[in-house]
Amino acid sequence: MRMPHGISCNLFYHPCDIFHPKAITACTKGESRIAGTDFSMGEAPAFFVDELQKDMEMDLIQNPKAYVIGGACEESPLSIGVQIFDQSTGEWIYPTVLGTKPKPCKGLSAVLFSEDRILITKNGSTPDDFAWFLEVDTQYVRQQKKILGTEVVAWSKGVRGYAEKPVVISGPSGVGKGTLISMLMKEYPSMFGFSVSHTTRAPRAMEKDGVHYHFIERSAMEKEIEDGKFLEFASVHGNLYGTSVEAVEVVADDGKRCILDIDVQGARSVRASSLEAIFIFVCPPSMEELEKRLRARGTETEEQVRKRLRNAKAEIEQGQSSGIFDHMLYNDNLEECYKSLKKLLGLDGTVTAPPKSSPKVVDLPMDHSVAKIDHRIIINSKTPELGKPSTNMIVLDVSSLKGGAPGRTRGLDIYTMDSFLDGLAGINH
Ligand SMILES: Nc1ncnc2c1ncn2[C@@H]1O[C@H](COP(=O)(O)OP(=O)(O)OP(=O)(O)O)[C@@H](O)[C@H]1O
Ligand SMILES: Nc1nc2c(ncn2[C@@H]2O[C@H](COP(=O)(O)O)[C@@H](O)[C@H]2O)c(=O)[nH]1
Repeated sequence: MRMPHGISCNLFYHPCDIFHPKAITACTKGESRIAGTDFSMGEAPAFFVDELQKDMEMDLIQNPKAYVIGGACEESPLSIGVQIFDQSTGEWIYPTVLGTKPKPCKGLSAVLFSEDRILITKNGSTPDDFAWFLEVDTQYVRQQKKILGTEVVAWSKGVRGYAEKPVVISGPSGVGKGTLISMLMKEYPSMFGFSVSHTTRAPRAMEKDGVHYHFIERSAMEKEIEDGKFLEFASVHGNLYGTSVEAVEVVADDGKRCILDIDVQGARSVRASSLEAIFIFVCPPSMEELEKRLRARGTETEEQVRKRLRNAKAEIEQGQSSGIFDHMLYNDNLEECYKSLKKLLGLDGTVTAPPKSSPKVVDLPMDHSVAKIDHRIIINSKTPELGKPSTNMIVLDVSSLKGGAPGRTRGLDIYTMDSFLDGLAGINH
């Protein structure tokens, strides 16, 4: 197997080189063993060190694709690279890598998490940056392969916290979507985050770039769409609007529930994507009232108001009949409508569980083991102090995982355990 030209990393992750980002290889099938470590529990991890070349070759024969993860990405040197070796053709493939990429770190481990994704854990990182998923055959990846016509992989960071689905809010222009969203964000600033869309329309007087929208030239936005950076986009009232994958990820990284204010076409695209969300359509009490609100807002020219009103009729029809939306809200009385919105988002006094203790930085010794037991991934230090149990057992609870690329994989729980007995007690709970 020859390394492709320009790859600045080794094929294998060598424990002695833990302070240098090295590559590891993960195949999408097969069983493997890391030196001195028994992986016979649970699903076989795809994790190789330099002594395991034989195992790796066997895996390559079973499955023609080997994922080489590590070193610096050629296009963006500040992120971890991914290459694919196709054993059937003997060629290296440079996949289109979607999603925000993880930054290089002191060392990586990889576990074949499921048939369609590889779990990467980053040593020497904070718990918020510790677990990443490289999706290799998820619905989103397959969709993007078709659209882009290339080999595709997608990164999705595992984020901790209670995994609430993003909320998509649609409705005709002037119905009050923005007003309702502002009320929600004001009352629950730590719970919700707004997905800042891109648009080619000109900013209004009070609008700030990066806050209300990312204002962008059409040609630049078209290029970014071509590069697969958008979760959805649509031509609305004569301008291009779109939600970038990053806009949704930024909110998830903040541990918040994402709110998207997008038109019906955009909602349809999101519905067809793998982003699981709640879809809400806001209706006006009448066309007359909608017109009154649009004019009173005073942000559009007469021509634009007319265009938006014309489009509103079709949007309301689609909103009510397309089957895209889970909930309908009638925004007649604003306070009443807001109350209904809060009710359907479950904001009626539900208390979330306090977080378990978690490590500040995840620093694992060279000799550690990784095992998957039920819905937990146990990373166990093999070098405890003499006569004492291991105090460096990190547990990734993956029982509540939701989402994935495009966007983050939500609902991950990371905590430490003081001893193996504690670990078993936790697992049996
Ligand atoms: N229930 C309501 N009764 C009266 N006025 C309202 C009500 N809800 C919102 N408004 C007003 O209607 C105008 C339009 O609201 P808003 O800007 O929130 O609409 P929007 O749906 O976000 O529009 P767009 O899609 O164009 O961004 C605003 O001036 C707002 O104050
Ligand atoms: N499909 C998308 N539609 C979007 C997005 N961001 C906003 N919108 C919708 O555009 C209209 C007009 O908005 P305005 O700010 O010019 O009044 C409104 O219906 C929004 O919901 C997006 O990212 N994608």
